Amino acid sequence: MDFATWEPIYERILEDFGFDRVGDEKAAIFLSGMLTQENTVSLSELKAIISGKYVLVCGNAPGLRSDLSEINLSDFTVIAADGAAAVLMDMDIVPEVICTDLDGNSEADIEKEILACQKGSIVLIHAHGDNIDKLEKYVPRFRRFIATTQARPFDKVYNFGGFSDGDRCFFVATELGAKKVKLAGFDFEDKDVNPIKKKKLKWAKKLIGIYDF
Ligand SMILES: Nc1ncnc2c1ncn2[C@@H]1O[C@H](COP(=O)(O)OP(=O)(O)OP(=O)(O)O)[C@@H](O)[C@H]1O
Ligand SMILES: Nc1nc2c(c(=O)[nH]1)N=C(CO)CN2
Ligand SMILES: [Mg+2]
Repeated sequence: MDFATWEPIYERILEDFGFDRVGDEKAAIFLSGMLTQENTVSLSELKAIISGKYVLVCGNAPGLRSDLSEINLSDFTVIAADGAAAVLMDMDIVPEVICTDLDGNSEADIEKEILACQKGSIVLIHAHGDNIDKLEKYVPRFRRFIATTQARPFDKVYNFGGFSDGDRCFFVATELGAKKVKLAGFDFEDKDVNPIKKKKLKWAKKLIGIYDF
């Protein structure tokens, strides 16, 4: 989604959560400053594993494992949303791509993302106004990554559209030309989540619904 289309949606999301755009912009600049020639994954490398492929986007709903048991993973490029990467790693599955803002459910989850990166996952690290501390602490431990923002993209900081980790995975797949996108581990109506997560899931449902899949 180009930024002109995304921007009014982004403004509505900021308003709904009471988040601050300036904070997001500062975080994006901070993350951009951590990119080097050695640690930057190119867009063409990411595109090569998504374009024209069947893509499975994994969210971290409680049903993820059960959904995966019914899917032949070798048919898909697997993209994991933050905490879902840890679930996959625990099943000895290294996702091809991970979208994370590094605020997964525990430090152990982040360690599993770092391990996945060492084993070849392309990690899209997302900067926003509430994760600068996490960026500072963990980004140096990722061998290679792609930087993303929800604000205006610049230089090598990309915005494919989407807000929370799960819907950003979906937008990455769609924007980079996946042949078809399937979801696993998504329960938008989950009652066992806190109010903020509930709101994020409401937006995720709406954002993913923009595309007909
Ligand atoms: N019922 C659900 N509970 C949690 N996550 C879900 C659910 N259904 C779908 N998801 C998707 O899984 C993604 C990863 O969830 P997880 O809770 O592991 O990470 P998170 O880092 O806390 O998420 P976020 O930072 O996006 O709020 C979410 O961004 C969401 O889009
Ligand atoms: N400013 C801000 N932006 C976000 C946040 C957050 O907590 N604050 N959480 C996200 C992932 O769910 C996505 N974007
Ligand atoms: Mg997260």
